[in-house]
Amino acid sequence: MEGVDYLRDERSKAQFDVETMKVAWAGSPEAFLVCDRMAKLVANDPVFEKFSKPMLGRKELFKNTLRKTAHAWKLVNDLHLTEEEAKWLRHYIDEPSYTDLQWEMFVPALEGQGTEEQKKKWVPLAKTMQIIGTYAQTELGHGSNVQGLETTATFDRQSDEFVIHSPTLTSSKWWPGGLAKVTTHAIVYARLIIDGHFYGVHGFIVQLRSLEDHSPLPGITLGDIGMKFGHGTYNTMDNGVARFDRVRIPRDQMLMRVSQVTKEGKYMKSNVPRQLGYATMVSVRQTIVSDASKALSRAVCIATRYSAIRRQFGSRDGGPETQVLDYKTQQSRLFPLVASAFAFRFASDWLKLLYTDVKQRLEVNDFSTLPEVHACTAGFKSLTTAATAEGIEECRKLCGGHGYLISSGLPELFAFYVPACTYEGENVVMLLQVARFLVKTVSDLGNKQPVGTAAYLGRASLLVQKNCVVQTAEDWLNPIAILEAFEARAARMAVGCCQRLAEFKSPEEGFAELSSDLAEASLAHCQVIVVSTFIRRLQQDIPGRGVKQALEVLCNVYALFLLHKHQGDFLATGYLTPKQASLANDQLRTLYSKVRPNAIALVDSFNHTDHYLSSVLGRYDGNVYPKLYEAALKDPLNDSDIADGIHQYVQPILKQKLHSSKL
Ligand SMILES: CCCCCCCCCCCCCCC/C=C/C(=O)SCCNC(=O)CCNC(=O)[C@H](O)C(C)(C)COP(=O)(O)OP(=O)(O)OC[C@H]1O[C@@H](n2cnc3c(N)ncnc32)[C@H](O)[C@@H]1OP(=O)(O)O
Ligand SMILES: Cc1cc2nc3c(=O)[nH]c(=O)nc-3n(C[C@H](O)[C@H](O)[C@H](O)COP(=O)(O)OP(=O)(O)OC[C@H]3O[C@@H](n4cnc5c(N)ncnc54)[C@H](O)[C@@H]3O)c2cc1C
Repeated sequence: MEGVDYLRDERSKAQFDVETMKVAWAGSPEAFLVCDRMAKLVANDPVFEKFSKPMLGRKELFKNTLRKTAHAWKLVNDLHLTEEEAKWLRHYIDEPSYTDLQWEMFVPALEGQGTEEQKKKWVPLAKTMQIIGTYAQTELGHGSNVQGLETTATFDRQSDEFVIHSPTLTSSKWWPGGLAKVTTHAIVYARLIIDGHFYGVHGFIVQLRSLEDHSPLPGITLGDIGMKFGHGTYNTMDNGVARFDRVRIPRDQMLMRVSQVTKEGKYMKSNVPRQLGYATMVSVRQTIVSDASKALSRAVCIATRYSAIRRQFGSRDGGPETQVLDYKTQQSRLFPLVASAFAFRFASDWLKLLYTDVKQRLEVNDFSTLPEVHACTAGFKSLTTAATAEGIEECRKLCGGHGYLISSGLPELFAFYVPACTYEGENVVMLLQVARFLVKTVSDLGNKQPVGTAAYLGRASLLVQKNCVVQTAEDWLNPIAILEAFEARAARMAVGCCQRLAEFKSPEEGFAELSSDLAEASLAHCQVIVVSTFIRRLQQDIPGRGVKQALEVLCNVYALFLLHKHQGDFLATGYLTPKQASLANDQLRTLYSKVRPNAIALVDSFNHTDHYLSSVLGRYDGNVYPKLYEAALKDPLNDSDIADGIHQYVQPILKQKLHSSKL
């Protein structure tokens, strides 16, 4: 049998309807149709070809992306694509480009932080790409600490302008995508100074380049910050440096939704919290969570298909060897990642609803849910990106040696994905934000009943006393038992941290000293939400033969895998006994056997095209070995039998050896 037959055989074993599962994965029939159409549009267009990317030099790589981005914009206009369709089009093109910043950060920053008048002026220009913008917050010396930014925006009452200035080397803007070569505008984050007084960090719309000839405007120095990790991935993007030498902008280019500066130089705070200035980051963190499920689904699709084709050991009589997918070790590394992709998918759908709700509330100045939404987006961003980055690397290892080839698609995917752990809020810094929320919630328990995702903490006094009632491995299939275990562990960790914080001289000192424990408690809290979201999703109507049952198995795999991975926490907090933890692991092994016949069908449900996967190992048809061979032959080193440099550098060594052996 060939790889093609192996996958056909696997597909025939599926116990659920794959087409309906595709819709469950996409979120709705409409969402499925949009994704499917955009994925095929990209896959069938030769302009979006990706296989030659690893061979291109930096300049060609960058220009190639500019070409693709221009073609994509033409498609958006010619085909009258909606914003949603255009977003998916960008997603399937699968190359970081300045348009990510334009649509994910520049436009949302204008919309979220501009006044009605500002929005009316700037948003249409941006949405029609008459101006191209980036989000210039991070500096050479400061990224995480936004309030520590050094760029200044000094109000000049006489000319009714702000003077944007980079006073030090470390104040150079450093990292913004598209800044080096493309963007005409940027939202520059700078400290506002009026009459020598500092008024905190605010966003300012600054024109960077001439709209006529694209050259940098006077007083602005722009450049690229250099090559990044992984050749063909993030180097398609011109992350840039910018320095400002007393650049003047009109006063009405300060984003003034949160606070205003009048003509007279009076600083006026609106009735909205200053954290609304961080709203763009909340919006992107929510998108990043949804992106995590896509990136992880891609990696597991490759590793699962290849694991069904790859055979090693187990044959003593010349018959076929064992499919590596049948090894329990392979299953215990791979199936939790398949389950995580689904868990993150449903968590991101829920987060989107939460985010839509807070956006509507903010419109009418209701800020009550902002702290919870900030904690959820920050925590989920950290949890999902860390697990996805680790998961992609695990998938590479699951593919053995071939996983290390660029043609496997996994090294490039990892290099592309891993900065998600850093950008939009470094992951540990984000967990510490969740910790602030948890500490406040627990400290306030006497006065205020927590709601929403923190509601379970309202039962903290019960959860710290109760013990797990599980007696058999079967009991671990009960969602109530699973959820209570996660809640009890998280509540005990949070309460434990708060009790120890009280022993310090000041809350700040305690928070700094206990920050590692607080970050762990935050992760435990986020896991409660992801697990409960998955469980709640299964309580909804899910049509299709066997679809719900297959998802139930994955939900249990996800929860029990986490329980096994973090069993130290579950045991140390005293909620579980070692026997109960061991029963959970027994159940997990049984669940892997239930996933096994559905494995290929589950990853088919992601509906990924071969173009999107860009992996010889993950091909839908399973024709791996002939195509691996073909891909290898395309390497430039195989252009000739005798490569450049052989005559010059190798032959003299060989000849010298002959000469000395004669002596
Ligand atoms: C579907 C297909 C998609 C296809 C396209 C692909 C798209 C892919 C996704 C898009 C990717 C785009 C490319 C990536 C480009 C990357 C861009 C960037 O990285 S931009 C820069 C991002 N920078 C950061 O994230 C900086 C992180 N730092 C911070 O956010 C803050 O400095 C801090 C939160 C760490 C600290 O804030 P600070 O005010 O200094 O201090 P406090 O900790 O004291 O906070 C005070 C108070 O405010 C609350 N808070 C903080 N942040 C928020 C917030 N965002 N919203 C609401 N509230 C917030 C905080 O909890 C405190 O509350 P308190 O009650 O006082 O405890
Ligand atoms: C590919 C990529 C694209 C980017 N695009 C943009 C962009 O378009 N626009 C933009 O403005 N920025 C952009 N950035 C910058 C990005 O937002 C920052 O790098 C990120 O916010 C992290 O900040 P930092 O680099 O200052 O890390 P640091 O904060 O210096 O982190 C270094 C270490 O210090 C630790 N640390 C920091 N603070 C604390 C604390 N309080 N407690 C405990 N530990 C702490 C961190 O956990 C980390 O381990 C991009 C970055 C990358 C990698």
